[in-house]
Amino acid sequence: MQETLLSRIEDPCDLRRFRESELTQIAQELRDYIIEIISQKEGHLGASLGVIELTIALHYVFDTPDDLLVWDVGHQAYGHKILTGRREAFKTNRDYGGLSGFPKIDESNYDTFGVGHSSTAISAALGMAIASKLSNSSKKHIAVVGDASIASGMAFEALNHAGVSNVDLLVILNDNAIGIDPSVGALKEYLTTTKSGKETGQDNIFEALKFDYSGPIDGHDMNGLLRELKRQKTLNGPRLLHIRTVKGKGLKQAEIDQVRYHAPGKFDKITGDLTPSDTSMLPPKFQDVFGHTLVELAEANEKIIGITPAMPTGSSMKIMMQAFPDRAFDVGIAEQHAVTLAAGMATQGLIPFCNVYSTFLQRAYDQVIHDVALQKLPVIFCLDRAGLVGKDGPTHHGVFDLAYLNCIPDLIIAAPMDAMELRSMMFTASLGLDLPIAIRYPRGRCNSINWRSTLGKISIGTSRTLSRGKHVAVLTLGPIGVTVQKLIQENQLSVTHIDVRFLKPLDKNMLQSVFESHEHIVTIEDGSLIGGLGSTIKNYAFSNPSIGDESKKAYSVKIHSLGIPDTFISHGPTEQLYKEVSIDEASILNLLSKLLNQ
Ligand SMILES: Cc1ncc(C[n+]2csc(CCOP(=O)(O)OP(=O)(O)O)c2C)c(N)n1
Ligand SMILES: CC(=O)[C@@H](O)[C@H](O)COP(=O)(O)O
Ligand SMILES: [Mg+2]
Repeated sequence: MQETLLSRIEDPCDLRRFRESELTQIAQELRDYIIEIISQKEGHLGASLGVIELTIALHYVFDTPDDLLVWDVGHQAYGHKILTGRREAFKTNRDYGGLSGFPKIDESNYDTFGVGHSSTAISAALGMAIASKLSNSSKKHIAVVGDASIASGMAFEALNHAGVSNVDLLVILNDNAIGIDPSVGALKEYLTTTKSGKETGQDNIFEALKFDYSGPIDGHDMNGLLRELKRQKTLNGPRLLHIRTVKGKGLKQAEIDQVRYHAPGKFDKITGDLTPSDTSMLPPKFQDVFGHTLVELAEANEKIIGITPAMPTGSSMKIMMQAFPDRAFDVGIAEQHAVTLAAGMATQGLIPFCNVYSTFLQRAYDQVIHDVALQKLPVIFCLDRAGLVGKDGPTHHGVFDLAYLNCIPDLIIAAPMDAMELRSMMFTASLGLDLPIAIRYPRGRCNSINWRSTLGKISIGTSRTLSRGKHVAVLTLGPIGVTVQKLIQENQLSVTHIDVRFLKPLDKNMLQSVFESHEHIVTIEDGSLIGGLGSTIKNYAFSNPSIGDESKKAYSVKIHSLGIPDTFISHGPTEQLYKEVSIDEASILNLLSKLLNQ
């Protein structure tokens, strides 16, 4: 087989030894390599294919890793990883123990900043640029940020600061007019026509923010990019280079169906066709149960509204957006705004279902407290991707929500065990509550094919007892309860099993009776042990030392808590991660069998 140019590149120094005229061939080979690996292994695709020329040109022109390059989100950084010493290792992308799917500060010197959540790159690069200035260093600092990510509040905060900072900062706006779903909002329209003030005589928005604006230029024209980056390298101060690219460039289907090919799953590396899979007999994804149920509820109640910050496809809010275009809003990557927007709607009697991935709600924590809970506004948060999400890893695991929400007064926290319970919780919330509620559910499929149950009301703060035994009681929160049910049935375990359903308010009647009649309580959750179900139950035992008669003390009951320990969990298949934190079937069975035999 003919040796590729790419195979001679171990790091950017090797790249810089090639002639400029050879870089287009390297771009082709880099695309082919990414397509070959991702077609088998899955992962993000379109974003990396769109910045191949930019990635090569950046490493060719700038002196990375001395010059500091920060990728926003990082889902477009596969080319960067391959050119910076990780070509072979890229075959392990997103595997357990393999490369991370995002730049990661301890993975390589070239990964100057860990990313995964969007719109952080300008702040981080500005911080680095200020540090360089203070130490009289002549490093260059470059942030590459997409058109959807630059519309986020955090990116604007950084631009506002950087514009008056007088440091060496080049922001490259990679404008492909799409996020995961098509970009939204006024800025998107603006970017399609924006020109430099040198042409129009009027500042454009970036110039108004005191950036030296250049562009827009074609981000696939290697020679043009090289020329412009070399020029940028000679400049100083805050600059913004606007480039236009095509997401999915180089793979026809990925260019045509950019939403699907953002992260397409397996596909044919030659034709680009998606690998067919028959999902008709599989249970639905939780996100689709959410989407269809929301439409069902919205048909019956015109006050119901849907809100998503930039995840209409991932959350299945698009089902509501198609059914009720006037009552469903994609607000872009703007989690803080999404939450306060919902709060505003709630003040006017609307019933907003604000769907945010658990991990991304971290960004809107203050809004949940200050704008929603403090005012007891009945916003309904649906937190998708709660728990361990798998291959996206620690930036995306939704394991902190139970803990970070648990300490907020006047907020109901619910976790359905299955699709029917999710529907019932959504239905209950839609009937009108006095308080806000967060309903959290995981990535992936639920386990019931027949999920379109009639909608039933659940009494807030009540649990469900699913089986009764002596000595050992298992309290589960969320779909992990299905695993416990299966273990109980398959192994005929004589244990009490409670589907807790609400972390807040707790079902105190249930707890009292469980503490009175068992010697061991096992709590299982797919969230952080600190602050979640386990610590809440321990806290309950401490706060209620005497339950029932004198002979029975709550603290004499042994509490065993399974969940996410006090450490960041890496990326990998969820089954592997469940094993790592001992909430897989074998570990749970092991513990229950041990306790039953005591
Ligand atoms: C805070 C946050 N919200 C949502 C996401 C999910 N997300 C990942 S990539 C992406 C779209 C990014 O679009 P853009 O910046 O235009 O980059 P492109 O994919 O077009 O390269 C979104 C919404 C995220 N990573 N972080
Ligand atoms: C990079 C990013 O944040 C998203 O693309 C994320 O990976 C989507 O996750 P899901 O695949 O769970 O929708
Ligand atoms: Mg984009």
